Amino acid sequence: MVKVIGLTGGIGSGKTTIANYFNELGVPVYIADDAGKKVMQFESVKTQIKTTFGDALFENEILNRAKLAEIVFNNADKLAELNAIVHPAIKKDFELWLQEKASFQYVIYEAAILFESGRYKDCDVIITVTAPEEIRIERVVKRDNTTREQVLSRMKMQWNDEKRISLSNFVINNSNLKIAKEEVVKILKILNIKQNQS
Ligand SMILES: CC(C)(COP(=O)(O)OP(=O)(O)OC[C@H]1O[C@@H](n2cnc3c(N)ncnc32)[C@H](O)[C@@H]1O)[C@@H](O)C(=O)NCCC(=O)NCCS
Ligand SMILES: Nc1ncnc2c1ncn2[C@@H]1O[C@H](COP(=O)(O)OP(=O)(O)OP(=O)(O)O)[C@@H](O)[C@H]1O
Repeated sequence: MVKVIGLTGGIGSGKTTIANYFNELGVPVYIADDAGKKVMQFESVKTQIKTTFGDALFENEILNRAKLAEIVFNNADKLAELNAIVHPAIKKDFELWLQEKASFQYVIYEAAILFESGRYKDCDVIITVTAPEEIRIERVVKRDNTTREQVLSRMKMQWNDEKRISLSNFVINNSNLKIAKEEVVKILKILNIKQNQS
């Protein structure tokens, strides 16, 4: 049966960058952030968001993600309510995706909140991507054209590296991308994953 590698790390650590490299080497990758964006367009999910957070978050049926972020990343209870709506839909979407990958040895499930959501329990192997906090903040401020305060408010809702590492099989230090990519190749060797497997 296909095995699931959970790939996690705090905001801005470089999870998606590392996941994309696994993909280049032939391991199928599922990005939970992207799935979140997809399922939030489903009518059933939109309806629940409207019921919980109000119609005003939608303009012409389009969700104002920045407004919702402002609410949930400053209030842990509200974030838990949003997670309770969106996470079951992501789980279903992932299970459907996984069915199509039955011929592979391994797939990657990439999620910032793999531990916080409990989804790590469904993984066979767990990898945490790390980078110093200040570098992560700088990267996200640059990538999203956001503020340090906004990044910090998301970080506060996530586990710290010490906790993540304690439950991980592998840690990839992504301070330097070239070295991090070498770690990816080493992990593939250890897990006996053929590059461009199928
Ligand atoms: C609040 C929302 C609309 C903000 O959207 P936005 O486009 O600004 O951010 P995006 O979804 O691209 O996430 C960017 C980063 O924020 C952090 N983040 C997102 N959701 C969460 C969360 N529930 N808990 C902690 N951190 C989170 C992660 O580091 C993530 O990589 C969105 O993040 C959301 O719907 N979150 C709840 C669903 C979820 O958990 N998605 C992520 C699955 S890993
Ligand atoms: N080793 C690196 N050196 C320099 N920049 C990097 C490195 N790794 C990633 N980046 C850049 O940092 C930013 C954050 O990386 P990425 O989007 O992969 O992080 P993430 O952990 O997936 O973030 P999020 O939790 O917000 O989804 C991106 O703009 C990416 O191009």
